[in-house]
Amino acid sequence: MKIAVIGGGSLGLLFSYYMSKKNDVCIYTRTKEQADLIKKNGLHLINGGIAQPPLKVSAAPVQDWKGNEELAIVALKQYQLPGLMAVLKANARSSVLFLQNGYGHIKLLSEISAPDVFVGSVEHGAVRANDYTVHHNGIGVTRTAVFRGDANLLQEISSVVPADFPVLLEPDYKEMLIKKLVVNAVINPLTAVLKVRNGELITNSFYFEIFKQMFEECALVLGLEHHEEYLQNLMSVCEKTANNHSSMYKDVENGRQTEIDAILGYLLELSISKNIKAPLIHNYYHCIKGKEQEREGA
Ligand SMILES: NC(=O)C1=CN([C@@H]2O[C@H](COP(=O)(O)OP(=O)(O)OC[C@H]3O[C@@H](n4cnc5c(N)ncnc54)[C@H](OP(=O)(O)O)[C@@H]3O)[C@@H](O)[C@H]2O)C=CC1
Ligand SMILES: CC(C)(CO)C(=O)C(=O)O
Repeated sequence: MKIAVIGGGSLGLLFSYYMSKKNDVCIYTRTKEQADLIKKNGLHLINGGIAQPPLKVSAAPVQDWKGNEELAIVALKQYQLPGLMAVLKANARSSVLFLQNGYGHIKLLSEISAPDVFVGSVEHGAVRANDYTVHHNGIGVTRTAVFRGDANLLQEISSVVPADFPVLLEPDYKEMLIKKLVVNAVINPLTAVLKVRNGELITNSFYFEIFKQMFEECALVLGLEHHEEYLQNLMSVCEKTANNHSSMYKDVENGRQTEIDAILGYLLELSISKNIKAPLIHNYYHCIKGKEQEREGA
């Protein structure tokens, strides 16, 4: 299958590496310099500390993307999507898969005229080391679901990915994204503000009190029906990633913009529209926005 991967960051390089084992992949990068480096050096992947054989892939600056591939995988941060919308509106003719965390990007998807629009929830951990090298740290799966259109291509994709990089088809995109949203809404801001690893949110009995209350607020605002299932999933992710620093912790530590607007920002807006009091969501949202402002002022 011909696949375009838009964005040469951590997930963009990870997906390009695995997808190109069985497909014809072109990575579309923000800068021409990165595309040239990928073409010159090939794509490198380090899995669990072990360097894998580099692969040759096509690469080009995003301005060259004409939407000719059967599938375009969009691997930008949620807050970077508005900057890509003009290109997507003009060129997305076939199928587009969005991999962003959070729920803030959903309102942008109906602006795209592509017949098939899919969303994904990625359970891998990836960190870009340089313009053409990515570390695959956490091995997981990619869940996908239809936002608009039909599931035929997603079914085909699940059969053209290597066995060690599974892509699963989920029946309900909202449920899939909300499950991940709950995880990111509780773990990410708490770890970033308290400056702890994910696991400490449940092993420290004082932090665990905030953790439970934050979950309750999210569940109330989202109107979740099967509370217990979502809490189990949250606890299980926290345990499995106990030694990790969350992406928001790392973004704050490194003075980068965070994805708080797509995560707690979305829940805060929802709480206001439903007239539900959500003090923890409100306060943690503003703590992280404050951290972002410190960075801007520096
Ligand atoms: N990394 C991970 O392990 C996981 C990430 N996710 C989610 O996946 C999404 C992507 O994350 P991640 O890959 O880590 O983010 P990165 O910041 O590593 O990558 C984003 C990439 O998008 C590029 N970009 C920005 N604007 C444009 C544009 N207009 N055209 C083309 N490229 C552009 C950036 O280019 P440049 O570098 O040149 O600025 C960068 O390479 C996020 O929503 C994240 O939450 C979900 C699960 C796991
Ligand atoms: C699952 C979790 C919380 C792992 O750290 C994550 O997705 C993140 O850090 O963004």
